[in-house]
Amino acid sequence: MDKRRCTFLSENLWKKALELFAGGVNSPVRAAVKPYPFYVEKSEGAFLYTIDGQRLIDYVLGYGPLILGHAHPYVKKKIIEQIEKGWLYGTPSKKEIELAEKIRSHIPSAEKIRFVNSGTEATMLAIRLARGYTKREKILKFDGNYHGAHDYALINAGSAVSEFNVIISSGIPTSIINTVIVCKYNDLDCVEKHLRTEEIAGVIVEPVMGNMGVILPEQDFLNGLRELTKTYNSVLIFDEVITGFRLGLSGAQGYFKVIPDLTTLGKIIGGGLPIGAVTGKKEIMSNLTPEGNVFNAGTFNANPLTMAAGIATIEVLETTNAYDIANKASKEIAEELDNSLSKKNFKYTINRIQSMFQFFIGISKVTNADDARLANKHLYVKIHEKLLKLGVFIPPSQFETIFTSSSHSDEIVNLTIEAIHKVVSEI
Ligand SMILES: Cc1ncc(COP(=O)(O)O)c(C=O)c1O
Ligand SMILES: N[C@H](C=O)CCC(=O)O
Repeated sequence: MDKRRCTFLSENLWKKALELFAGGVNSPVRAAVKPYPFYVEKSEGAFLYTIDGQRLIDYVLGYGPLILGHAHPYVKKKIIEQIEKGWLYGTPSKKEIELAEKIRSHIPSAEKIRFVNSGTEATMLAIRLARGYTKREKILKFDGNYHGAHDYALINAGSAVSEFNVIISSGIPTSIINTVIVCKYNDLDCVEKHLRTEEIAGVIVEPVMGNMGVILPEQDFLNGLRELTKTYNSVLIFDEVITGFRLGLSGAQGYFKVIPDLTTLGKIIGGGLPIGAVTGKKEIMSNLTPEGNVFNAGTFNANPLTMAAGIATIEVLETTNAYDIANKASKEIAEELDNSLSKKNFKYTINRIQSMFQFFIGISKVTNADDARLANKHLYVKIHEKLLKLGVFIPPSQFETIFTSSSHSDEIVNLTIEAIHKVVSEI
């Protein structure tokens, strides 16, 4: 390898990154890849190509948005077409109407929509809306649920918060921390107790937990949240940043047939470009500025480039068997992983729904964040590292989700299964 090319190897870039960025990265989970993160040269379909010359089968998929895989040709075409027409107008475009109509046609709770630029912004706004609408201050959330990186729900969160053990981030005012009540996932008694005794503006929940590994809701838990929030006039917010358009076109609310008051979306609806959205009942959404006085604004809100990528992605999901392929890949890989792990003499469990799953070693049932914390994180990381060496990239953290896409063909799935059998037999 020539000397010039050598300077661009991941190891060298990482040295520069450590000087430029806190912890070397711009989002903490990326630093969980050891000894240093690989740097990507390009991506296509199910593959990432690193600057070190390795081809990786990707099961992280940008942490969820890429349900069609990388650089899907139709989405790419639509992005390029939009680039030719400009990418920021500072005034409305037809594209925002088209994407909003698509979302409204599929997501049962969607009556009105506000586009923002990340899932973080979306949940922050949904919480503000719940507070503005009810004139109450407290929010109830669940241990291990992650709703983004703002102050209002960054307490007992999952994802990198758990990975790096920052259960309460410093910098959040105590007065804000005191507005957040935390219950265990799947624990309705806790929710009932707090709703009955306190004035709670809203209950925010990941209808499937995707930030503590994958943890499934009991149907009665979601039904109960709906009934209790109605009884106590509290706003039910489904954070569908991961599950929206992943569990199917109608998201988790369609899958479980429980309709919240507000829904936050992100990831897939932007086709891989930055996005967030709050949607829900007209009566609540109409409190947003300029119609009401719950403030939100954004230079990049509903920018036409993201709108174009989102519309194209949903069009593909509507008109092809993309979900079938992604779900089949996840089912087959999870089943083979189960086969492999069953030959070992330790406890384990695999939680899966549609195109998302995660495995936990050392525990036979995971129904809340406490269970997930008991899993053998070190063994998980070991498996991640060994798979990476064989060209398969699963999340570097136990507290993330393994995602599949419509680019994960039978051939790619078989390569993955081979690698899994090899790795599990060695541990
Ligand atoms: C359920 C959930 N809500 C909110 C967020 C925040 O989204 P973003 O990273 O786009 O700010 C994420 C992921 O990061 C998420 O998984
Ligand atoms: N779990 C997070 C979002 O879903 C992962 C994304 C990140 O923190 O960079």
